[in-house]
Amino acid sequence: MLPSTPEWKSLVNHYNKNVHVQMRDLFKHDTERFNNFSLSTAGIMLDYSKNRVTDETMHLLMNLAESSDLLDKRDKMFNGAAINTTENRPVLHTALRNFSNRPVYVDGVDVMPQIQTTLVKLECFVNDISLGKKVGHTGKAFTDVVCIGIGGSFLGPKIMSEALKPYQQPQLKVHFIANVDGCHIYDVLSKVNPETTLFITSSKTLTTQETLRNTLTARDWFVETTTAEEVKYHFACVTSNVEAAQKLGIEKENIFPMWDWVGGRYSVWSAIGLPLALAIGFDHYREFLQGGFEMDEHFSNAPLEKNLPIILALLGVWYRNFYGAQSQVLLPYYHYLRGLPAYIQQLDMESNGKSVSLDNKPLSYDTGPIIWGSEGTNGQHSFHQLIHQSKTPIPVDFLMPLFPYHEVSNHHDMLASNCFGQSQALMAGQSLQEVKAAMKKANCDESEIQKLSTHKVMEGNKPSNTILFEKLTPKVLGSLISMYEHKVFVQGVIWRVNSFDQWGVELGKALGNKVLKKITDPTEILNMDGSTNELIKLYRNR
Ligand SMILES: O=P(O)(O)OC[C@H]1O[C@H](O)[C@H](O)[C@@H](O)[C@@H]1O
Repeated sequence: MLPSTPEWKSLVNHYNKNVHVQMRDLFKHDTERFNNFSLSTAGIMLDYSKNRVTDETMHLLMNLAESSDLLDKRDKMFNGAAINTTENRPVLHTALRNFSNRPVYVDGVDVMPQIQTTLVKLECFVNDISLGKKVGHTGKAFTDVVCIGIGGSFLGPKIMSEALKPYQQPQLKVHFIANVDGCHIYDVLSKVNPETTLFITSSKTLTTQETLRNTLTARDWFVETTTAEEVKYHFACVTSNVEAAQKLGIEKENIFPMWDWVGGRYSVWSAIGLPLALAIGFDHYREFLQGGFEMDEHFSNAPLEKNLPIILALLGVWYRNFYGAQSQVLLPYYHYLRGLPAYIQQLDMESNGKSVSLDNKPLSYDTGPIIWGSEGTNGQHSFHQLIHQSKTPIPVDFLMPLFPYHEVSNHHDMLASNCFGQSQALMAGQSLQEVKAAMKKANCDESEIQKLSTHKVMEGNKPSNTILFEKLTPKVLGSLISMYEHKVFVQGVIWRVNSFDQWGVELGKALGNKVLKKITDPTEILNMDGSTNELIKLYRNR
């Protein structure tokens, strides 16, 4: 098991010896610390100097990575080996953004030609809609796109479109419906006109309850004012289950394929990205893919100690397994990137929230952390209190563009100063002595100093990464997402879990379906647990 490996034990010893080391002192003794613990690649700069690490820590963490056969496993992923062992599938989201001209084989067949054919089909579809060549049944250009899908078939297109708002095409409004909660579809449908609306159902499996229900409701709503004949002009589908899409009455030319070797949470790079391509235009969508590819090349070729995703992953393991950090907070200091924590939540928590190893053994150590967060500076006025002063260690990723797209003066300087100020406060803290001195300087009287000084102490020594980029272009966003994907991959390798399945979501779905039967059919016997039976009764009698 992992904890009994010499590499892990060395890290335990190192942790015990250095647990009291203060980052403040590390900075004091090494004026080059920023240069030594930062790197730039693919348009992204990572400053990881505000972490509780020394050269030795990084060296020991790299040893851990090497001893996990990381490099071999990385190459296996890129080369199409069936590394998703529980589903016996390769994991090839990287092939979807492979601009290298290198073939990628699955069972002896190069998958690149089918990827390229689908990209061309997507490009034509997107351009035809943008240029008003593909129109609704009355000949009017589409003004709205309603995208129906959930999980990976929703978060990627929605959050990436939001993040790239400055690139959005003004003539087309893209809306998203994920939840089966009728409020969601009601809200969206009340804003659009069936004559000029295109519906896209996105579902890898096309068996997802919420997506099927929403698609049928949208279709009924559409047919109310048109006829079933008109559906073919207004409905498209992205799926690996082409047959089921045809059964839904969707025209073959409006069906975009994907493959079972693309995981849902990695699928924004596939035709699932269609809503994003419609929102920002195909050329920008291609730049997004290129950004992903640039990070892939870095991840594949850079040495361990200069490898951005590997460094991020190892820092995460360091805090998760040695400091007992239960969560990781993401703080984008950029309003348009506010959805990032929700996106990384699915990516990270669905990938590494596991407790069984690849060789089917229960794990004795923690794996994926809880991912949470929201945009800065908003969090500073609510939950940052706990990050600064509670006993719980919460490593932070700060993210910020150096330049905004707007020209509103003064705002970006203030945003940046808050971002840097927060990481500084977390790192340096404020000792009792410093608090007292500051209070004296501010002419506080002795009793006030006695009463308040301990409350104002900031322990400091709280770790953070700062991730900066010039502007959040489609390319940089692609690199950023690819960076987090590889971070999660590396951690999964170290923790020896399958990062590409998600068996844990199945039981809830199955039970939800059983409950639905009992809720809708009063003759069904209530033979579940006491609580669920009573809840169903209450619902039936409402
Ligand atoms: O794309 P679909 O097949 O509709 O799946 C949508 C989502 O549902 C599942 O429950 C999985 O947990 C997700 O990984 C997936 O992205």
